[in-house]
Amino acid sequence: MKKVKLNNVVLSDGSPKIAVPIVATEQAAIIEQAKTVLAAQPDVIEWRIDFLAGVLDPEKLKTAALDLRQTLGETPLLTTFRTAKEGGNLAVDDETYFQIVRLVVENELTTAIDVELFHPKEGVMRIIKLAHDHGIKVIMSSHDFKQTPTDCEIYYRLHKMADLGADVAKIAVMPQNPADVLTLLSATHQANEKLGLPLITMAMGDLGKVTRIAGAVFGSALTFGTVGTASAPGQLSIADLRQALANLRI
Ligand SMILES: O=C1C[C@@](O)(C(=O)O)C[C@@H](O)[C@@H]1O
Repeated sequence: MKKVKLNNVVLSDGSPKIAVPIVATEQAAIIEQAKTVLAAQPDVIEWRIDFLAGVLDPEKLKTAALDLRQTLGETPLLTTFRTAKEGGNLAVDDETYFQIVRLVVENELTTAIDVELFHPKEGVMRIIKLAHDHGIKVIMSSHDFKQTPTDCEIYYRLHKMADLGADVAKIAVMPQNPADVLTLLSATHQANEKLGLPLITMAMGDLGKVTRIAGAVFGSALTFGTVGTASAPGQLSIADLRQALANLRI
């Protein structure tokens, strides 16, 4: 299993890591939220830039990013632009999506960058190379907010991310019944046995909460928890997550 380091945080070292999202819309509020989140000592902080008002203005994005990085110090930053069709806040075309992600990468504004799998392959490959040239880790992602794909399809997507050169492969699905939760966990287990890179997987909503707590048993290296506002349905507070992980001794 490849170990992936985000600053001093090692993914897949046997203990699950916790990431907390920042979803504020203005720079001042983002910094405030960052300070509150930092006090809870998560392993990773995710900045959901699709929530930033004026994110399409490069100067606005750069200024906020520099301010946030300074606030975070050594805490690893995962920067994510989640498009509307994957459950995010803003609908943009592929070109705009790549422009935003490129800006973050070229200016080295982050420790890791989220790259959605479902964009044109050429562009995805170019971004991955660019990120690696700048020493930035790539967490590739796929989100299904309506349903849970088959275990073959989940495995296929994770495999494709690995093939494209992702450092970490991530998938979030929406379960409709308990069998869907098992499907996500089973595909995670298979991928963890075979793919050799850290995985982040979860089923969303109330039904999926068990995967946010026990995902590590099946091979998920990181779980998303909240300090304040959630960025996806079913996220637990960081305090509840810590307690649950401690009870499971994972
Ligand atoms: O990819 C993910 C996972 C997530 O969707 C979740 O379900 O916890 C939350 C998002 O903020 C993050 O980018």
